[in-house]
Amino acid sequence: MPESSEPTADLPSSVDEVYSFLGPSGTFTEAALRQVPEAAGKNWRSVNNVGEALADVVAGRSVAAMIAIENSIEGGVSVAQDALATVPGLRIIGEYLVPVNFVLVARPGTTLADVKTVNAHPVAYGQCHLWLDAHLPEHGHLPASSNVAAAASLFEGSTADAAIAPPGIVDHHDVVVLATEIGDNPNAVTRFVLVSRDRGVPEPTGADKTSLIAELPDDRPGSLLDLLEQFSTRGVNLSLIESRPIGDALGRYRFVIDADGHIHDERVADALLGLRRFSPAVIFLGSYPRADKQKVEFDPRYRDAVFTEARDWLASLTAPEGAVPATPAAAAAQG
Ligand SMILES: O=C(O)C(=O)C[C@]1(C(=O)O)C=C[C@@H](O)C=C1
Repeated sequence: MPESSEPTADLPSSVDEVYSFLGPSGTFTEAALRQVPEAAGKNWRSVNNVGEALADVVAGRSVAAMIAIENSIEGGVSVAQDALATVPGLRIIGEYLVPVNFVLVARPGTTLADVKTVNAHPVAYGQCHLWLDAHLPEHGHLPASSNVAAAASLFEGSTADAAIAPPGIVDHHDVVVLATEIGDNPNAVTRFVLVSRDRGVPEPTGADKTSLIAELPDDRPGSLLDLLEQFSTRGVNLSLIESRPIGDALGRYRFVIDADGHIHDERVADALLGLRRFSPAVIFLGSYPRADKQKVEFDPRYRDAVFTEARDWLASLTAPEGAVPATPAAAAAQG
């Protein structure tokens, strides 16, 4: 954490000064927040779960919250996806990647043979199955609110014998490290998003992403294909599409979508219009720069000018005779 940033329970006078994150200090979520230049030197509010972080934003206790949204092994963080689908008024304003790997820690004096129960955040636990199955095949799992909280609880009366934690945990707690690199994949990455109530979108950079949640109109063959066509017919690539249960009945799903491009790109805006006409519920979660800064590639047939010329052409078809054509396409249409 930057020297000037302090996790705090006391609210300072200006909400613009407060950023909420899953704590306590030392979590990967805190490492993600450290990548936000605007958060440096501000007050960082350590919270216990994603719901609390987003409630801070909604209630105006903080200007933004950092939440984990996807892990390269575990997939989408369902609690975060569901919260974004149901809490109104939230916007994603930034994306951040953090490489994650884990150690198994315990109270001093503990050996691997003593470990019967492992305390771990569910998403971290899900990334360590191979090691746990091989080395602690009979262990039980005690869920924790975060990886650092899992380690801290060992000294707060937890019934667990060990905890899965980030390697940096040794700087925060007097633990012994029983095993290192226990994650299923040494290249695992967690994707985080910064969420605010700000309705303005960050300016397009050419390397942007647009996040959406949409429901299908009815349960009939081809409905999902219709949804996908809204994007494919405008040359918009999807980097993520995941289904989550709506929760009101078996078999009812909403789709969490990340599309390449920005709402200010004509092809993305047009896809959104198509989606809106087709879907009974569309949530626009924001357009923001991609963490990997990879420029969005698309077929030139879908560049902005093609859409604006088509619109001008349409307008020109019924424009009064002698009206000045707005574009070459409109002029051509007038003959
Ligand atoms: O930020 C942390 O350290 C956490 O404990 C949370 C969290 C998550 O919510 O996904 C973050 C990254 C890891 O992939 C596992 C757990």
